[in-house]
Amino acid sequence: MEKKKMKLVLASASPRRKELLERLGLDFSVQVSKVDEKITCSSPAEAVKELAVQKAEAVAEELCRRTEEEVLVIGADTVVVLEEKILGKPGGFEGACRMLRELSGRAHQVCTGVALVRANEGKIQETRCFSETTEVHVAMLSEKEIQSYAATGEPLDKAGAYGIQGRFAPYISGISGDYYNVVGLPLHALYQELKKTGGILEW
Ligand SMILES: Cc1cn([C@H]2C[C@H](O)[C@@H](COP(=O)(O)OP(=O)(O)OP(=O)(O)O)O2)c(=O)[nH]c1=O
Repeated sequence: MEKKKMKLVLASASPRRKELLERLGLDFSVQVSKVDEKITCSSPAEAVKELAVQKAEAVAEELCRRTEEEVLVIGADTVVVLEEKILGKPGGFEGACRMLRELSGRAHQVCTGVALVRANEGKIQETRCFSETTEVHVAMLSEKEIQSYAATGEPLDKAGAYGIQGRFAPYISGISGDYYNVVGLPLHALYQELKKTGGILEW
């Protein structure tokens, strides 16, 4: 019997997430969700899962109305957690400097929630989600280092106002956990989840 193929869709505007998913060697398309993100959960791990589900379900609902094919939609959300306080995107130069001052010389967690939503025959059939946490240690930063990094513009679209994969790399003194989770997608955990989904991985 011929194996049924599922269409894989990444519900994300993040160029990093697209690059990371490409590393699994899968065919997929990208569709950005227009959802109004709302957090009702207080714990960071629950909040990121909630947001990931909102993004993936919004895209899945739209797609399954338009196509006969079975789809699997992946959504994700990343936050930085500093002593239980959630840091999202900084919203400007001053906000970025404030966040970087808070992160300087300390360890924090980066938490990414991932949702996998399967849909066909015009409706969502199954939603699964999980979260992954990585600990990141940031070296002591001088005010000059903070301001010149913030001025690169790199912090603006990133949770916690930094990108481990970019110009902030020299200030990372250590990490514990999945590096790719910090960039926006926990690749190993996602691969394990995809293996449980028939019709996606061919190997
Ligand atoms: C901490 C950290 C975050 N980030 C990024 C990952 C995410 O793209 C972003 C957090 O914002 P998110 O809201 O998780 O994602 P997004 O708005 O970029 O994309 P979408 O919601 O459409 O999927 O911060 C890095 O690229 N490097 C880092 O070191």
